Amino acid sequence: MKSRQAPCGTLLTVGTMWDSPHGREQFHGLGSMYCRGAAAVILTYDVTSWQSLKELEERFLSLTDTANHDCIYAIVGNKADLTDPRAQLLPADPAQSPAEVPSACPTPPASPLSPPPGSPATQQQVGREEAAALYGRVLRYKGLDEGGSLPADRMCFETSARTGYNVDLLFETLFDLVLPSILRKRTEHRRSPTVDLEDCCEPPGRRRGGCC
Ligand SMILES: Nc1nc2c(ncn2[C@@H]2O[C@H](COP(=O)(O)OP(=O)(O)OP(=O)(O)O)[C@@H](O)[C@H]2O)c(=O)[nH]1
Repeated sequence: MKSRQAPCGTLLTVGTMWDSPHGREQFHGLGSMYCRGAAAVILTYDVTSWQSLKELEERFLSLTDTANHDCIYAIVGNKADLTDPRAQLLPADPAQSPAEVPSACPTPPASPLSPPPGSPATQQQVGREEAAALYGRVLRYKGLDEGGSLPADRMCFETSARTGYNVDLLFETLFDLVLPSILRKRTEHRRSPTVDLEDCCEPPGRRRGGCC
């Protein structure tokens, strides 16, 4: 058994688990464990809920204390389809170019989504400026220099899990940003010597050396 090291990079979503108070408590204790060694943390709020942004900062930011010192942070406002017409369009199927679309079964034109049945009419409560301000506070909380960090306009996103709006952009951006550091750490890990714990933990009679 070789000594175990935390994975080089972990991409983690810290959500607000907003409408399930039981779930919130249940998962809260686990958060810092999942943040351990994280290379990137996605802090997610609901663009229609000011309270969700507030809770994100008050309840969830401290969970990132165990993240890597060079961890990057993205602030993500989800449910943008409820507030931004651009986020309401379902993406076209990239596998089918227009010429390949069978005429007998044309792709229906993308249409704005109606809110889910039973959901109240919503309006945007959290603007991009508030998200950018939170990003600045996250950097300060982490003791990071704002000038030397990735800028807010690059690290604040509005997404829709419902339509997929900006979801690829979010993950591709983070992947591009964390990949160099993951590769660097992997190289360092390969170069650094590992401790063979089996040697240390074998019963006394089977010990080969003076370890432990
Ligand atoms: N319109 C819309 N609804 C969404 C979106 N993402 C999640 N929802 C809805 O929000 C509700 C809660 O979603 P969950 O996946 O349980 O996420 P959660 O972290 O518990 O989210 P909240 O409780 O809303 O903070 C469900 O009814 C989802 O369908 C989105 O991007 N757009």
